Amino acid sequence: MTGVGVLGHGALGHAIAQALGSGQVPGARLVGIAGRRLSDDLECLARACDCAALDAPSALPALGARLIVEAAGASAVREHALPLLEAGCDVILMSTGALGDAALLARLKDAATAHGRKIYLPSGAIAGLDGIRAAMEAGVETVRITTRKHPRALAGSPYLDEHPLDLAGLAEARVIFEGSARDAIAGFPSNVNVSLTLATLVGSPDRVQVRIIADPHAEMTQHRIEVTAASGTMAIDVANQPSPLNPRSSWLAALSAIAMVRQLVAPIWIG
Ligand SMILES: NC(=O)C1=CN([C@@H]2O[C@H](COP(=O)(O)OP(=O)(O)OC[C@H]3O[C@@H](n4cnc5c(N)ncnc54)[C@H](OP(=O)(O)O)[C@@H]3O)[C@@H](O)[C@H]2O)C=CC1
Ligand SMILES: O=C([O-])CC(=O)C(=O)O
Repeated sequence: MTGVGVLGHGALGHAIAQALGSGQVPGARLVGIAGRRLSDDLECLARACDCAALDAPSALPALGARLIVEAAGASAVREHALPLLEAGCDVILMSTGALGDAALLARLKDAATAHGRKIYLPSGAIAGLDGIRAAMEAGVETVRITTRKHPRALAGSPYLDEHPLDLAGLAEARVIFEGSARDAIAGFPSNVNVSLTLATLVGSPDRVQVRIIADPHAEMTQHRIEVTAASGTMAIDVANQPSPLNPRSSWLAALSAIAMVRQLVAPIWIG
């Protein structure tokens, strides 16, 4: 039985903790959920999941966690991923935007190597990373992701402070950003982690081009990934139900973390 801890109890953390706490993944045992502070919401979730509620993840290893699922934000990755690796835990990271910081990524990889641990990046709200990984063996030339979300999922993004736009008044779909994954994650830190997952796979946030479309008619969040490679081309389209708790995040992202835990504890690896 692998002890698992969850960091974050928002939209993704809730769904991941509930799945693990209810025994949906045989072989994985949820030992605790950590937030920034204890709250009624966190304690209620932990009670429902029959595990500990914590105000920091540092106590998770002592509770028996060997695998931590981070679903808390880039600041949590910066603060907690390194000490958790050093404490002997493998980490699944959802807030992959943090990895746009090359120095942080290098420190995390060094710590994982030194302590014999692994850092896992789930496919999150997209698909097709297996195919892109295979294509990279012969060389990937271009990677582009187009993300289409309802304006309510994009409101409040830092990019809009400097490029004001009446999102609520949009009548038609509009391209609101085009640029590198590096610039995209700085401007939309809660919306395009997927572009940094792609960038981490292909080696640099400057190698992934991002286009963001605000679409008042979009009921689903859509991501289209286009790749040109020596081996051929790929076009991957995903249309996701937004999480009922947070319209910025796709439900599929939480499911990808649960599926990754299942894959890690299973005796067979597919894909
Ligand atoms: N890789 C992917 O494909 C995807 C990644 N994401 C990313 O996953 C993460 C989780 O998403 P989601 O659940 O929707 O976000 P939410 O905003 O719904 O929840 C975030 C949770 O993390 C907690 N938190 C924030 N900072 C810290 C910290 N430093 N230490 C501990 N807990 C912290 C928050 O607590 P509090 O209530 O105290 O603020 C809250 O409980 C986000 O970074 C999001 O951008 C989302 C979708 C797809
Ligand atoms: O959930 C999504 O569709 C994508 C997302 O928010 C992210 O990558 O940060």
